[in-house]
Amino acid sequence: MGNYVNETDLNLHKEIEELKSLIRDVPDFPKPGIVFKDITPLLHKPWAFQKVIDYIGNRYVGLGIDIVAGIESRGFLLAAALAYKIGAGLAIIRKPGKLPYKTISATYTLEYGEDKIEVHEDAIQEGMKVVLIDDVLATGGTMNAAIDLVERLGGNIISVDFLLELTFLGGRERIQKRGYPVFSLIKF
Ligand SMILES: O=P(O)(O)OC[C@H]1O[C@H](OP(=O)(O)OP(=O)(O)O)[C@H](O)[C@@H]1O
Ligand SMILES: Nc1ncnc2[nH]cnc12
Repeated sequence: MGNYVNETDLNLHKEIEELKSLIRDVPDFPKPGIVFKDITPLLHKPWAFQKVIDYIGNRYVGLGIDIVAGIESRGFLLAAALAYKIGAGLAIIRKPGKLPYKTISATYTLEYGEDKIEVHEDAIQEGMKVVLIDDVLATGGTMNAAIDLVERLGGNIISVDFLLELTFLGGRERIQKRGYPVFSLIKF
């Protein structure tokens, strides 16, 4: 009976597999040796994008989340829709030099390079309940830096969410080590 899966679980599993089939592999982008996970085919399907936001958003019903914080640029697509769905504010964590007001910043290394992210110093207030979201969890470097920023502003991180996770790169462990729950809808 250990392997018993009820009908609801089975349907959910099928739906996630369907969403997964809409992620396109693009070899050698943006550099040789990287297999880029392209989420645009999923975004092109209205039902698929809605399902993604519903699955993630339904986790937060009644939790009183104050802010959804999204990371430029693909993370914005999810963060904006999620904030709207759950009735939270939206904080945008951007690449350097894009934000007009006073910022704090953090640097990090990526699967394919090095970068820096910034957030407005008044984007999150002390004690606010924050959900962080991005499209892809690879090495976890980007999200790790985003967590630094939210922590420095005094945000209370409730969950760290992703549309998809490249499990073999160990990003999940890196974030969990800091004491935060990690959720990803699709795993490779
Ligand atoms: O877990 P990591 O190894 O840090 O990698 C994941 C990050 O890499 C991608 O962003 P990218 O910097 O390519 O920016 P984009 O969203 O503007 O394409 C992706 O959107 C994540 O933010
Ligand atoms: N392989 C990959 N595909 C898409 N986005 C990424 N971000 C980091 N690694 C990635």
